[in-house]
Amino acid sequence: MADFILPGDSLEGRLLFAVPKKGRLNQAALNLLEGADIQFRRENRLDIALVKNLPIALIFLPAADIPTFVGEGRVDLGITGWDQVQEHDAGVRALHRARRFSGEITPEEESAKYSKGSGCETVLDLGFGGCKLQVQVPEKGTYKSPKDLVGKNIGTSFVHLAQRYFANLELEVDSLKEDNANQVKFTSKLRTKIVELSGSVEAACALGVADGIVDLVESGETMKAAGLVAIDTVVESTAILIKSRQPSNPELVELIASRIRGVITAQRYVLCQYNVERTSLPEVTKIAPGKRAPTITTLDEDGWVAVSVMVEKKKIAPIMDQLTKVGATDILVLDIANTRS
Ligand SMILES: Nc1ncnc2c1ncn2[C@@H]1O[C@H](COP(=O)(O)OP(=O)(O)OP(=O)(O)O)[C@@H](O)[C@H]1O
Ligand SMILES: O=P(O)(O)OC[C@H]1O[C@H](OP(=O)(O)OP(=O)(O)O)[C@H](O)[C@@H]1O
Repeated sequence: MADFILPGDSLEGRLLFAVPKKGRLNQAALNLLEGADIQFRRENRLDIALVKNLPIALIFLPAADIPTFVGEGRVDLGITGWDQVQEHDAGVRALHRARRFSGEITPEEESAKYSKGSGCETVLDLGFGGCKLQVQVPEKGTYKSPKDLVGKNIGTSFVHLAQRYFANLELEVDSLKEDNANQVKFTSKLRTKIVELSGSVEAACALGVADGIVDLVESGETMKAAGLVAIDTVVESTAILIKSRQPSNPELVELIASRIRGVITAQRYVLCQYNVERTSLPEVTKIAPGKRAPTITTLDEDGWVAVSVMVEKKKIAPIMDQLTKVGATDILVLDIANTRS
């Protein structure tokens, strides 16, 4: 790996990396940067921070805007939710469709742009920020299925995904069969009214702004507290690392991806070490086969070996129980600070 020469105090020569500036993904993203040894100092209220030990500049942006910056190639890398990438993608496609309807571009040009999508490529699933974008209605209301909401008012921050969802639903309701379900032709004629809201979407039904909403659900507590129930899922999401189609420094993108991958693996796994009789190896390796394979070292004591194996953190307790049962002794469980494969 080549050493990177650090540029000066400007953005020139630096890879631009967008990070959620607030909200649910902010802290977990900052933890990842720390784990990947991306060192920076952010001046109060400044949304740009130069990284001290790598030619990178961090750009702090709302999670919803990150796919736009990355998709247009203005920023090389970004951390955001898969839901936000899908929303941006649906928006870009709707724009091309509208331009085709107005005669600004030909159907062939629309198809070419369609296949390119939003311009964001997924590098890595980051495993945090898990949630679902769901269609929700008042628990005690008359709407039971998504089709009951056709022609009604829908509150959401995800207007393009909601538009696409209800356009497809309207096609189904109207029994208009499409060759390609994604190629919705009737967005301009949508009967369902999508009301754009920027937050606290769950309040919309109780306050009469909407009949149903399309909003994110994780634990379900917000939904429950607002007296709503989910009747369908539009998108399932986790946080992801995305890159633009032609990042300014692909080698550095790969380095960051590999460091972040290492941090995620370290967070998910623990190292389990134990001693066992060699004859029990087939049994113990079945219980804990490891990420690739266990490391086995011969002990001074005849017929005994020491085993070292990576185990998913959430499975460690039952695995220790089973290992003990088949004769493993001196079991130790250690946190992993970092990994690289
Ligand atoms: N309850 C949740 N649990 C897990 N992840 C979530 C949750 N809500 C949102 N997310 C994820 O975080 C992303 C950003 O959502 P969030 O509401 O935090 O953004 P924001 O609008 O920038 O912040 P804020 O709501 O504080 O203004 C979402 O697109 C989604 O991927
Ligand atoms: O299922 P839960 O665990 O209750 O989480 C869901 C809530 O989290 C998000 O909002 P957030 O709290 O980030 O604030 P917002 O409504 O201002 O976007 C989302 O929009 C829901 O309202």
